[in-house]
Amino acid sequence: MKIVTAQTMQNLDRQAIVEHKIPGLQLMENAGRCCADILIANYGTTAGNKAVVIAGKGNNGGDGYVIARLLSETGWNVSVYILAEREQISGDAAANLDKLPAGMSNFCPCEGQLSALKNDIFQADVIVDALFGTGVRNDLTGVYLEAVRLINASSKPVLAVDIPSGIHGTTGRVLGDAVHADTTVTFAFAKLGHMLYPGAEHTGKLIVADIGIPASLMDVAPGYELLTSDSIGSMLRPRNRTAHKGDFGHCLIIAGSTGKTGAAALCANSAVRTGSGLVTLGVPESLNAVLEVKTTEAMTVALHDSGTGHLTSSAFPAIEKLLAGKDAIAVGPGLDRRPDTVSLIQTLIEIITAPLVIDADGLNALSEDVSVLKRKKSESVILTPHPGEMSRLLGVGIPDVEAERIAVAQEFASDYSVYLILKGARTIIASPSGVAAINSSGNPGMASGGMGDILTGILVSLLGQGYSAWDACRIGVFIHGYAADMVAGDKGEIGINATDVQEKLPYACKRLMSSNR
Ligand SMILES: NC(=O)C1=CN([C@@H]2O[C@H](COP(=O)(O)OP(=O)(O)OC[C@H]3O[C@@H](n4cnc5c(N)ncnc54)[C@H](O)[C@@H]3O)[C@@H](O)[C@H]2O)[C@H](O)CC1
Ligand SMILES: [K+]
Repeated sequence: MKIVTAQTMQNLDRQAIVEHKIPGLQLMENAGRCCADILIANYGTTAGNKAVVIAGKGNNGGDGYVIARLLSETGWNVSVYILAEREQISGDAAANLDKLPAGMSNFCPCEGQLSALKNDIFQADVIVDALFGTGVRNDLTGVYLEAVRLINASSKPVLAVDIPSGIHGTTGRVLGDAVHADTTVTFAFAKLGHMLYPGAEHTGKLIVADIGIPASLMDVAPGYELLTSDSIGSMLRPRNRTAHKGDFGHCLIIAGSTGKTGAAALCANSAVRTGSGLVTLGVPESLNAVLEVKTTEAMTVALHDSGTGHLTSSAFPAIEKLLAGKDAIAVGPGLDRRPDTVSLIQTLIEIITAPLVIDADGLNALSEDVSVLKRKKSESVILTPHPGEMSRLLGVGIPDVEAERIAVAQEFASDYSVYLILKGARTIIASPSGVAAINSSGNPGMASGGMGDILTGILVSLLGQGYSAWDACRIGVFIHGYAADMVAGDKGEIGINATDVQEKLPYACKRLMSSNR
């Protein structure tokens, strides 16, 4: 599913009007009709249904006037409150405003003029938010803020036209305050602002309506892939009846240090649970016995650690030998941040040629010298930072990362020619070519230690099975969250752990593949 920025949508509207000679009035009529049809379907056409439409000064308000007219034509009791002066309304919006029956419209452009609206809202069956759409630019103030707070305080059902007012259509940021909608009807494409937090929390049920933008424009519109069960389910390969373990890759994981054997085990076991043919786990020799117990299907290799419990450059020769014959490598989970471990990791990143996943302390080692990535040999390198690790890689604050998640991920991925998975609510995946995808699975139950180690195991397993880095990123990120959603569906979101998710991985793959049969 493609999602677009607010700007792209405004460009599409303009192209439809200018290049394809579709009147803007027609697009607005179609948009308004889609919303009215949904309201009538939800609330019926029985006369007496009361709708309060709150309209802004632009075309989002214009949609609101179309909705008001169509509802009143089916017997609804409709009132319209316009937070602007009449002379501020122009174009298609004005044309639709002038079609409204006399007495339906109330102009209340200033703060303190909303008492009629306040009384009306409490009689309403539904509120239609047609205040701002893709044209909102900065924080709401004055009467707009007052109206948003009235809507949210009303606890009435709210249908947001295009975008909940106060949500930025591209960043999903709340601009001062924003409407909490039960349903949002958007047009042509879902917008990033509907998917990214906190916008996603204001959107409610999202309905994408066709308003007649030509397919030829829609097909070439720039956008981002939203990962969904349909798209991912079709990417998972069924197994041949004659399959054997050699068909599913041998991945090598370099991980673990004293006190962090769990990270190594979780990573190795989730690689097994994702379907690897063989998994080898290279760990400090003094921890090998522990890992032999924590893993069964994965093989372990004891690497020289001079009894310290963490890997240093003395383990390099053995690791170099281990690289031979491996289909994919993962470096990082629980490795430690000591300087001699950091230099080992940096050397490995420079010499590994197989597809490579760098996570956790692998990322911390890169933060010491990110130019190492410029000397990498592998053509398929996946980095999996959470916002904290990303901020250290970039040398900026976490708020700077979170403010522009997509741009940050895309820029780093293309600057260093890597695949970047920026984890968090709505994980972002960026490819070296600048393409980006947004994940739709996962839940707050994943906010606990070990979940990242599971993702690393999934990714290195998929790379080892021969999936391209781009496919491995999208499949891996989605099934990671999807498995966690399955666990949360059984157990709730409090107290679920990485082991639960790891054990659910086969079930997640099975359900995704069967839903795509
Ligand atoms: N043909 C089309 O373009 C169609 C558009 N549709 C609907 O139109 C809106 C986009 O309309 P637009 O006029 O560009 O902007 P808005 O109505 O979202 O905003 C109104 C207006 O408000 C001003 N403004 C922006 N930010 C603020 C602020 N913080 N405080 C006060 N005022 C602000 C600014 O001047 C804006 O122009 C789109 O969402 C659709 O709903 C049709 O649906 C399809 C055809
Ligand atoms: K709106």
